[in-house]
Formats: sequence, C-alpha cells, structure tokens
Amino acid sequence: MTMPTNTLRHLPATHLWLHRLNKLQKLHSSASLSPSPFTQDPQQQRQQERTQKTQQTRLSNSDKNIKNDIVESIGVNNNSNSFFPKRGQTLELVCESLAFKGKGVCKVPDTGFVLMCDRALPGERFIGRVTRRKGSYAEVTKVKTLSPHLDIVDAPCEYAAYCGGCKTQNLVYEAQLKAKEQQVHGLVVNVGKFSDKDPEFYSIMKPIVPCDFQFHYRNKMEFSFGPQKWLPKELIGEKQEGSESYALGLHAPGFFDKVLNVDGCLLQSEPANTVLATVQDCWRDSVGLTPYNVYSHAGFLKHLMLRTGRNAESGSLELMVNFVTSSYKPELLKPLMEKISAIPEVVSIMNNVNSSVGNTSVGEEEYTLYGKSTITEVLRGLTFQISANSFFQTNTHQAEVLYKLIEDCAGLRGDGSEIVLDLFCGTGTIGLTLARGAKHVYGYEVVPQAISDAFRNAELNGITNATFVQGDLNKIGENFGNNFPKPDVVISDPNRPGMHMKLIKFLLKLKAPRIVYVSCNPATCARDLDYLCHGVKEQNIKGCYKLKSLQPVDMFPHTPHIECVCLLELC
Ligand SMILES: C[S@@+](CC[C@H](N)C(=O)[O-])C[C@H]1O[C@@H](n2cnc3c(N)ncnc32)[C@H](O)[C@@H]1O
Repeated sequence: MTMPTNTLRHLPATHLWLHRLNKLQKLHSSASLSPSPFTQDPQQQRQQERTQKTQQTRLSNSDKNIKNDIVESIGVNNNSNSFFPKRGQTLELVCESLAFKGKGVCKVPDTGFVLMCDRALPGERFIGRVTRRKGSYAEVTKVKTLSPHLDIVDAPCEYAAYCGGCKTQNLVYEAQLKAKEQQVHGLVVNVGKFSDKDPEFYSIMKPIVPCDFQFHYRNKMEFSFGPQKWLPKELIGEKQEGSESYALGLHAPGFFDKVLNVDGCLLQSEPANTVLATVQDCWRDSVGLTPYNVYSHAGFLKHLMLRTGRNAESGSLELMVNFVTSSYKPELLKPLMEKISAIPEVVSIMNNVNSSVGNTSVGEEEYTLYGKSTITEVLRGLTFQISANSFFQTNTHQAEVLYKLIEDCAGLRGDGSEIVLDLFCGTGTIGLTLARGAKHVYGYEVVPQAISDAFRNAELNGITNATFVQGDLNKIGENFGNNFPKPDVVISDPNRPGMHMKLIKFLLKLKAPRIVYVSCNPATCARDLDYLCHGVKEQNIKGCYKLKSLQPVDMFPHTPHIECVCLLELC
C-alpha cells in the first residue's frame, strides 16, 4: 500500500481564483466552509431542485426500499416522532462513518435520528444546516468545522474541495479503507441480515484489498465542455467574459449543467493530463470551436474523452482521444488534432457525433480522425481491443487483483470440464479470463456493442469455447436456461441496481454449485445475498446458498465506490 512519490505532486495552481481560494481556505483553517461551495442564483436553485425531483421520481420502489435499508444499516430505525428536523435548522454534529455516495453519517444526540452530510469525515465535529428531509433521514450542509477528523491530510489536488469526482482526498488513505470496510460491514449485517455475533462472520468477511496506486489509476476520463466556468461562491466576483469563460472540465457535484474548469486530474495518466493541458491551451482560440449549451442546444464541442491503454507488445502506454461533437465538422478540429497527434503516446483520435439534445457521449456516428480506431489493454495475460465506447474496467491495475480474486472464488479445476455462466458479461473480460480452464463459457449482456466486442476479444485471444448472447437479464422468461447446460459456476456482475427478482428466482431454481457475485454497490449486494441465502419471505421463496466469503476491494481511492467479490456455495 505505497503511494509513488510522484503521485503526490501538486498540480500548479494555475488560476488566480484557485490561488485566492487556497489562501482563503488556509486563513479559515478548514473551519469555515460555506453551506454550498458553489454559488447559485434562485433560478439555478429551482432548476437543481426540479432535476433532483425528477431523478427522485425515477427511483424505482426497490431503490427506495434499499435506501431505507441503508439508513437502517447505519444501525438506527428512525422513528419520525423522535425528531422532526426543520429545514434551515442548525445543529452541532459529529460524523460517525461514511455511507452511500461517501456522505458522512451523523446522529442527533438522544434520539439517534440520522442526518447525512456531504464531505463530512468520520470524527469531524461541525455545525450543519438541515437542507431537506428525505424519508427516514435528513440531509445537512456543513456550515463550519469545529474540530476536523484526526486523519485529515492536505488534498493533493487543487480542485478536490469542489470537483464531483473525489470526495475523500483529504482523508488519509488507511482511514478511507477503514470507512469503506465499516460501510460494507454495516450493510452485510443490517441489509444482508448476517449476524456479526456468528463465530464464522469474521472469517467470511475479509479485510478490504487496498489499491497500490492511489493516483493516476483511471484509464478513462470524460471531460465536458460548457459555455461558462463554474466558480466557487467565494470567487464569483472574478467571473470571466467571452470565450475566456468557456469551460472544459468535470461536473460540479450533482449538476449536469455546471462545469468546473480543470487543467489536470490526478486520477488519470500523465500522458492523458498532457493531452488535456494541450486542449485547454488552444481550444478557446480556434475558430468555430464553441462549447455545447445543454439548454439552448447550440454549440459544437460536447465532451473530451481520454482513454489510456497499453501496447500489447511493447507494454508502453497508448492513448485514445475522443471528441464528442454535435455535428461532423472535422475541419474545425484540425488545429487541435495537429497539436494532439504530436504527443508521442497518442495513437488514436476519434470523433463521435451525437446530434441528439441529450448529453451522452456515445455518437450515432463514429469517425477515425487520426491513427487507429481502437487501443489495446492487457488483463490477466489476455489482450483486449477497446473502442471509444467499449466498457472496460477503469482501473486496469486493480482489475488484475479483482479478476484474480474472481478466478480464485470460481475455483475451476482447470481440466476443461466445467461450464461457466457469466451474467452481465460486458465485453466478456471475466468469462474470457476463465475460459482457459473451462469447458465452455456462456455470457449474457444487454448492450449489443459489448457483445460484438466480446466475440472480437475471444477471436483476438484464440478462445473458441465462449458464447455471448445479447439479452436483458431483467426480462428473462421461463425459457431462460434452456439454451445452455447447467453451469458449475455462475459469475454475476450486475451494475448498481443489483439483480432483478426474476434473476434471483432463476438462480435459486438453477442451483448451480457456486455463485461468484461481483458487485459495485454493497447495498444491493447485501440485499441480493440475503435473498440467495435466506430467501424472500414475502414471496415464500427459500434461500439455498451459504455465504463463504465476502471480499471488499478498493478499486477507486478517494471516491465512495466499493467493489465486493462474494463466494456463495449451494447448501
Ligand atoms: C459492472 S458491468 C460488468 C461488466 C463485466 N462483467 C466486466 O467486468 O467488464 C455490468 C454490465 O451489465 C450490463 N447490464 C446492465 N443491465 C443489464 C441487464 N438488465 N441485462 C443484461 N446486462 C445488463 C451492463 O451493460 C454492463 O456491461
């Protein structure tokens, strides 16, 4: 768990406003943070509330239930009679732990009512203002730190306090790991209903696997263009005009329309930072390169996506630069391309054209402007070709660790006699790494492009015993399972909502000897483990699996994300 010294290098505070901000923060010695780091005019505030309302109504019932379960996982059953937080009320609070989205958990003394606070760290004492009540808990905004957490460190990134990416850069890494481990423990006990009084519990729950590299670990970053730089409240007076106010950077936390201009990101590779700095240097001076406006839908540049891979033969880094634009006008990108293609690691410049009013980065059309259309990456000895929109694990180094754990849990005999079912297979990476020791791998995935990538990856690596099928695992019918033999091992790697009840029922009926459940959301993971092991009482369904091990893995230091690899064996 060492941090390479070069990763601690501070980005130079290139902007006057950042210099001033750093100074201001030092003066206030982290004791005086404004309720919101970003200014909001009333119209913006209303827009934010409307967006959040829409997002809330989109939450499915199961999402709502799991949120309540998560609050329970903090160890409190909030009784609404015990405490009615009023909007605007200020309270002195102590942050106890971190919960979903990295929010700090605090409890009202005496009643134990749960309050969640963004960017509050475990052990920190602060004054919080109640912003809204959300079902069984309320949200507070930090007004002033009274005493900081003991494990506080200087965040190496100058944008850390404002950017939506990193939430805990100012917490020493060991404390980040401890907080993540505690979060998983709470969820497994309270949502998963596994007792930590059981003598076996601590041999099942493994300590979290740290990430060797806490910076420069991301192989893919997406930056957005915007017509206005989003400034912290303290520095709003320094607003710039004209093209100088155009932004290229990361979204302010929770805002799809506000872009914090950044010159570099400590989570991506050094060559990717060189590309970003090169684009920042010249895009505002180039004629016709206007940023896309998410309200008026005018403008050309939508996103800049940077992917870092490795040349399979030489092992050297190679970079793909992908411009997402609202129309196809390659002549406008020419001046940028000339500068970027001179960077030795850049082997591919792509243009995804997305003319829809939505702000997604996948284009209806894709053009290769320079070099090749894919880059390669090596994982567990296999070579993968990655196109601009392919899904690939975003931390390659830690994916090696994760996939080794998955292989160990799968426990294939290696004699080529066993069948593997790889659910939510993406581009087939897990299944393909297991195919060497299996008789046949069957992968299921909803995205058609990922399925064609999986077939191409199989071919590239000379793997002939893998079949990939496109289909929605939330909509499986009675016939699902008729097209493949009974598996010896099921790998299930769903995205954040976890597994649909239809799939849980299918697995309980299928009764494969082993299930390796890989999860990027410990809350839905704990819920699904409960269903598979203890059953679903309301539906009179019995569980038939025993949890043998649960291994949290830190794939994304400084962010709230936690990955878990769980091994279940048929009782
Ligand atoms: C966490 S990723 C795992 C990808 C892959 N196992 C890997 O390690 O690279 C989850 C995958 O599930 C797919 N997915 C999401 N919902 C799905 C559904 N309802 N049916 C099938 N696949 C789905 C996503 O497209 C994504 O590729």
